[in-house]
This record gives sequence, structure tokens and C-alpha cells, in this order.
Amino acid sequence: MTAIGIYGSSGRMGRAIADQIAAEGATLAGGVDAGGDPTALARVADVLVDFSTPAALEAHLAIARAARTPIVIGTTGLTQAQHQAIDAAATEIAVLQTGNTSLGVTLLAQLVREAAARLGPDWDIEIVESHHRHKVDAPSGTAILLGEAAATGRGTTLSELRVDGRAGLTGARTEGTIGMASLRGGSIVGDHTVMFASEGERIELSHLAQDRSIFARGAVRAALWIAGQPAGRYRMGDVLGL
Ligand SMILES: NC(=O)C1=CN([C@@H]2O[C@H](COP(=O)(O)OP(=O)(O)OC[C@H]3O[C@@H](n4cnc5c(N)ncnc54)[C@H](OP(=O)(O)O)[C@@H]3O)[C@@H](O)[C@H]2O)C=CC1
Ligand SMILES: O=C(O)C1=N[C@H](C(=O)O)C[C@H](O)C1
Repeated sequence: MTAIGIYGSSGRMGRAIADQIAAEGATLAGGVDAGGDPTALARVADVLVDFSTPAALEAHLAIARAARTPIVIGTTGLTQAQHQAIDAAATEIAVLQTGNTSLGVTLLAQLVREAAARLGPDWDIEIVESHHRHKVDAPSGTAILLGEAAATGRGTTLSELRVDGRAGLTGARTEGTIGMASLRGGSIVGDHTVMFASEGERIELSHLAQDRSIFARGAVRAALWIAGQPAGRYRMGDVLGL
């Protein structure tokens, strides 16, 4: 049976993933938080899942690489340099990184890419996300993932089009940009809406997470899947066959 190790095991997601491992009859190899021993865990786990903090990303990658242990990275708020570190690790071990492990968001990203490709540049794209008061990064990893899907549909990259938040005398909207707005409050698990707005009409594609178990289910599914994969960088679409 596949033994799964959790980095960030006492956090909201770490606890939900441990529950899900038990529910699926898989094995929990152990868990660590800040001050724990991630190296020892990587040696006994068949696969690692990381839902901790961006500050630990490089260390966790290096440890997984040294132990030749595949890893699922769910931590958000990653920098471009950290994405390059993931690419480098993926030349030696299997790595799956995603801002959202749920089935619904994985499908939504494909719908967004399709809509962005089919609707002309006169359809403005705006992404709004809402999360609980404890979330420390913005825009959310999911909003960025959805923005990348939209940009791909438009034949370009998000970094070319992204506008984060708006305040003050901003001037009129620049055609082709993708706007991002973030709301924080209470216990909202995670809501995302991608709005396509044109003259006189509007399409909104939304995903509302009601429970963290949807992320945990996807994370465990991804872990069990990636445990048998060769080195490479994978996405949730690979796991879910979407
Ligand atoms: N991809 C996805 O589908 C999802 C991703 N996320 C992302 O997962 C991450 C965690 O979210 P959440 O569980 O809500 O956050 P929490 O703050 O509840 O949990 C984070 C955990 O990481 C631990 N941690 C901190 N530093 C380290 C370290 N150096 N090594 C190991 N563990 C460490 C913390 O321990 P301590 O308290 O001791 O500091 C804490 O237990 C966030 O980036 C979030 O955006 C969340 C939901 C879904
Ligand atoms: O921090 C969270 O809670 C979540 N983070 C992920 C993100 O940044 O998109 C996924 C989900 O929305 C919950």
C-alpha cells in the first residue's frame, strides 16, 4: 500500500488530507510541520504532499529529490524562481504542482481556456476570488491557474496580460488584459468566478468550494497516481484524465 507523507500536516489542509488518507484506506507515512524532520519523512514515504508554506518549497524539493520521492505541491503563493526550481526537480523526480486539486476547478480551467479562445478580444476577462480571513497569499493559486488557462486560450501568457487589483485613477481598461481581484473574510473555503464581459452581455463561470475535503480528495488521488510515474512535471488534468 502506498505510504503518503504530509508536509504541513497540522494545518487546515494537512488535517483534511490525513482524514482522506484514512477514508481511502491508504497509509499515512507521517507528517511534519515547521521544526519537524522533513528528510526522515521523505525516506519512509513512497510519496509526499506539501501543503505548507512557500518559504519551505526549495528545501522540500531538494529533500524529495535527494530521496527520489515523488511530490505533490499544493502550496500557493509561489514565485517564478520557485516554479523554475520545480521544473529543475522534475528532471529527476515526478512532481505535480497545482493551485487547486479539486475536480471542479480542473474542469473549470478547461472551460475557461475554451471560452477565452472562442470569444474575441472585445470580451474582457476578470477573475474574482474570495477566501477565509486566514489566507496569506493573493491572488489565490486558483485565480492564477484560471488566469493562465484564459491566457493560454488567447495564445499568450498570464504575465503579459495580468492586472492585479485596481485603485485610484486607473484610466480606462486596457483591451486584452486579465484583471484579478481578491476578497478575504470569515470562513469562506474558496470561491472563484471568471467573468467574460462584452457590450451588452456577460458570461460568468464559477466554482464554489463548500468543504476542504474536495481539495484533500484530489490531493490523495494525485499522490496515489504520481507515486507510479517517471520523472516529469504533471498537472491535475493528467491525474483525472481531463
Ligand atoms: N492546491 C490546493 O488545492 C490547495 C492549496 N492550499 C494551499 O495550501 C497551503 C496551506 O494551506 P492551509 O492548510 O490552509 O494553511 P495552514 O496555515 O492551516 O497550514 C500550513 C501548515 O504548514 C506548516 N508549516 C509552516 N512552515 C513549515 C515548514 N517549514 N515545513 C513544514 N510545515 C510547515 C504550518 O505549521 P506551523 O503551524 O507549525 O507553522 C501549518 O501546519 C496554502 O499555501 C494554501 O493556499 C490550500 C487549499 C487547497
Ligand atoms: O488557502 C486556501 O484556503 C486555498 N488555497 C488555494 C488557492 O490559493 O487557490 C486553493 C483553494 O482556493 C483554497
